[in-house]
Amino acid sequence: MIEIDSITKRYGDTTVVDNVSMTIAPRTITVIVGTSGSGKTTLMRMINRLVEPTSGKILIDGEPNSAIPGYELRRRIGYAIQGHGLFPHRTVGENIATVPTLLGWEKSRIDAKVKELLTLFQLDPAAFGPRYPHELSGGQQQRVGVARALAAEPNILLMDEPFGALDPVIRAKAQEDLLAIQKHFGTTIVLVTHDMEEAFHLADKIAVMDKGRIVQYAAPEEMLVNPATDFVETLIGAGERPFRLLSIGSVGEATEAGEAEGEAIAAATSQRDALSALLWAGRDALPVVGADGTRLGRVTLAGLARRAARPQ
Ligand SMILES: Nc1ncnc2c1ncn2[C@@H]1O[C@H](COP(=O)(O)OP(=O)(O)OP(=O)(O)O)[C@@H](O)[C@H]1O
Repeated sequence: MIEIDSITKRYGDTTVVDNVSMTIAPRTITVIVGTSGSGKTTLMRMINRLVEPTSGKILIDGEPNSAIPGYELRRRIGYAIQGHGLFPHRTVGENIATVPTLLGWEKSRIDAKVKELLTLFQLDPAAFGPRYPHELSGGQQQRVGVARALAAEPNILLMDEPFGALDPVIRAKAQEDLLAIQKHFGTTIVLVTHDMEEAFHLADKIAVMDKGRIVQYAAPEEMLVNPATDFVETLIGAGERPFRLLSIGSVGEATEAGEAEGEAIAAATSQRDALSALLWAGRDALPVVGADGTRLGRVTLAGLARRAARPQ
C-alpha cells in the first residue's frame, strides 16, 4: 500500500505538486493522467524519492519512505521510463541484472532471474541475453526496460509513459503483457500516461491532475458516469464515453453462449477492439477463444451495444 499524505513540491515560488493526498491499494494499477506540466512525473518520483518533497509524507506499507534506505527503495520499487533508459554498453542480460547485482545477489540467482524474466517477456534468453540494446527493436527494448524494473522482485512498479514511443500494434501487445505480469506477480503499479485510451484500459483507478492538484481519483466507470469537473469531462472526451466503457472490459467478460462464424477473437482482447473487429468484419457475432485456443462462445454486436450504454 502507498499512502500519500499532504505532499507538496515547490521549485522556488512555483508549486508543482500542491497538497496531494491519495491511497493506492496493493496489487492494483493506478494511472495518473492530466495536462502537460500538471505535476504527474513529479508526484510519481516522490514515491521512490527521486524527488524530495517540500512538505508532506509518503508511507510504503506503513513505513515513511524517508526512513527507507536508498538500496532498499530500489529493491522494493521498480522504475520504468519512456525510452527504456537501457545502458547501451551493457548486454540485455547485464541490463536486467543491474539492481540484483547492486544488491549483491549470487550469480546463479541473478542468472535464473534474467532467464525467467526474458522468458516471461517472450524473448529467448539464449538469443537475447547476450545482445546489446541497439540490436533490439523498440518494442523489445521496451520489454527489457520493464523486465529490468522487475528484476529485484519489487512489489511496487512506477512507470512513466512506458509505452509512449511504441507504435499502436506493439503498444497494445505491451499493455496486454503488463496486465498479465501484474496478475502474475501481484505488483502494485503506478503509471503516468497521456493516452486516455490506455488509462481506461489498464487502470483500476485513475487520478486526474491539473495544476499540481488531484481533481478526481476514481474507478474508470465512476469517472465516466460522474466526472468531477468540466476539465475531467473534457479530458475523457464526452463523445468517447461509450468506447471508453468498452475499453475497460475484456471480451472474456462479454462472452455469450453460442456459435459464430468468422475469425476468432481472443478473450483477453478489449471489448472496444472486439467492436472494431465486428464492424470491420461486417458480422453480428464472432467466436471467442481462450489463451489456449479453446472455443469459449461468441461476442455479439448487440451484447457490446448494451455494455456501451450509460450505466444505470
Ligand atoms: N527540477 C525542476 N526544477 C524546476 N522546475 C521543475 C523541475 N522539475 C519539474 N519542474 C516543473 O514542474 C512542473 C511539473 O513537471 P512534471 O514533469 O511533474 O509534469 P508532468 O505532468 O509529468 O508533465 P508532462 O506530461 O509534460 O511530462 C513543470 O512545469 C516543470 O517545468
